[in-house]
Amino acid sequence: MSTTPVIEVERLNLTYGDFHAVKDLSFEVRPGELYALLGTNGAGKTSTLETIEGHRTPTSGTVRVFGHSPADRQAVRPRMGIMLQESGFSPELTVRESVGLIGKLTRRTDDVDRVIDIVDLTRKAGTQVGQLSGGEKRRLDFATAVYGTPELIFLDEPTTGLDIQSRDHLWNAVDRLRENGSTVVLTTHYLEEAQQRADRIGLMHQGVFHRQGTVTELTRALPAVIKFTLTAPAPALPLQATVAADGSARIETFNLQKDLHLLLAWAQDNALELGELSAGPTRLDDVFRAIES
Ligand SMILES: Nc1ncnc2c1ncn2[C@@H]1O[C@H](COP(=O)(O)OP(=O)(O)OP(=O)(O)O)[C@@H](O)[C@H]1O
Repeated sequence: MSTTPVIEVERLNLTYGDFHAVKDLSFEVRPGELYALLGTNGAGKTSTLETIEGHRTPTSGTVRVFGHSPADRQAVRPRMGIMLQESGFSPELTVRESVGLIGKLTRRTDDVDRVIDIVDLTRKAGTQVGQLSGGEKRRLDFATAVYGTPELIFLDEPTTGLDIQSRDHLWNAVDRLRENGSTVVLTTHYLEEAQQRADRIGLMHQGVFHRQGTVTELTRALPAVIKFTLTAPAPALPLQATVAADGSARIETFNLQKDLHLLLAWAQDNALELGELSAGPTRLDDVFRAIES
């Protein structure tokens, strides 16, 4: 597989009048990876993605997609599938007609019924878009990413409004696309999805990367947390902990396994029960919360 980046962004700047929305942003997306561009509200994710997709011109800096400028639409457009937050299909068209239209617009070839089946709308193929539910419309939006199995796929908040079955279904379809070699760029506010699925994450805040790396790289800078409640008077804890008046205790650690073992051995030796015990690695949520603190 080629190692030439699918997307290269170098010192990208975007301004809206006096407002500097994206500041000297540089990153690349490698072939076959799932890259999640995450961030706080107004961080500049959509502005960045719109530039990569060719809808916006950089104020300065360069963006290359498959080695081309995104402005070179003929070279780039047929190779990328873009699932926007809302695709704006005409409400009068049926699902089948709308999916057919994707083929005409992208100039990719595919079997319309195959695509309708992948997005799980076979029973609604003859239904007008205006009569679809919110979740069904979202699944139709996903057809733009699936049609013709494009090499590069943008998923902008793909699972917003989807029930759990539809989410699982969508992610299974994304897995199939990746097995076929597609590269995926994801934005989402569901951090769990990014944590489970992204190979790498770019975490934006106020126009710049707050952090970039794998989930492990992002989370290892923060401690894991052990929580429990002391239900009876206890001797001194074997670890540094914050204990509230109601007996709820919190231990932060960079060595979860060792410290958890120490704590459980202490509880056992003192015949203590640790109520509501939970222990877990640092989650992406914690990295997010740490941005503004
Ligand atoms: N057309 C525009 N004119 C002026 N300011 C804009 C325009 N588009 C975006 N902005 C501003 O640029 C900043 C970045 O916006 P952008 O939509 O890229 O952020 P985002 O990271 O996608 O945010 P969110 O998670 O809230 O969707 C915001 O402060 C926004 O108000």
